[in-house]
Amino acid sequence: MSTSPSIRTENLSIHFGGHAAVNNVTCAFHPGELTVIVGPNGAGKTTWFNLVSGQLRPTQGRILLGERDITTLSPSQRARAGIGRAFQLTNLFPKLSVFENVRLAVQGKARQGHRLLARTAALTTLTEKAMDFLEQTNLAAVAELPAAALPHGDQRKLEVAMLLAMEPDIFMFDEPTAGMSVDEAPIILELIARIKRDSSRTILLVEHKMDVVRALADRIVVLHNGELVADGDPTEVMDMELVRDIYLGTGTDEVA
Ligand SMILES: Nc1ncnc2c1ncn2[C@@H]1O[C@H](COP(=O)(O)OP(=O)(O)OP(=O)(O)O)[C@@H](O)[C@H]1O
Repeated sequence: MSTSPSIRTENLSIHFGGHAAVNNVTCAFHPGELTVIVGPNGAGKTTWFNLVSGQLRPTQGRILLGERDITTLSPSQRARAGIGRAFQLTNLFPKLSVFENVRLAVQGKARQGHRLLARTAALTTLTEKAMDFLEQTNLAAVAELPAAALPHGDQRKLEVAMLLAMEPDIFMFDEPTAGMSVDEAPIILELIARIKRDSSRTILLVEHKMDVVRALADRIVVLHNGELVADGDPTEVMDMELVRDIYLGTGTDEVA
């Protein structure tokens, strides 16, 4: 890939007691690329995600956003720097309406951009933008309901709407369709596919479902026992003997 990496981890490790949950992981990701991180249960996928988005601090190694070392930044500083992670519902304000949740996310982004719009014009723009994200995620009909009143699948969609509103450079999704019905999952997958069409974004996705991996991955990174054991073209990686060995016995439908 000719562009310089948008985000990379260098020799990244974290130890819990004597156990290396992530062990010396070096990898770089580029704009316009969707990478799926796979690996069996306990491989270190979520821990690596937590290191990148700032919930955990590494025992060793660095994380670079472009050329900026963000290893010691807090999660909110990283979010402002352009790392957006869907957080399995912990980002939602349950008592606020669906619309208000998204408008807050839009507002946060606008404030960051130091917009010089007149106050009323700015408010109209924010409202229109928020409604647009709700329409994209099929949530316009429930815009006035409190977030807490939504079924689980709609709450996951709301989270994606808020993530879209934040317009990050790096999108991080941890099993975005988990707990969703077969009707709901395609909406999220289509949204992710749409983000992918924007060549300035980098998408990192932890996913177990093979159909999702096949549909979206430009590249697969395999973690096993905290180590990066394979990285490359999806078909080639899934064909590697080592990867097949890791997944032996896990069935054909799920990669982890
Ligand atoms: N806070 C913690 N304290 C101690 N051990 C931890 C902690 N967080 C994760 N681990 C351990 O680190 C290893 C990696 O866990 P992690 O949740 O990152 O795996 P994963 O690949 O995301 O698995 P899954 O697919 O089941 O979500 C596991 O052995 C786990 O028990």
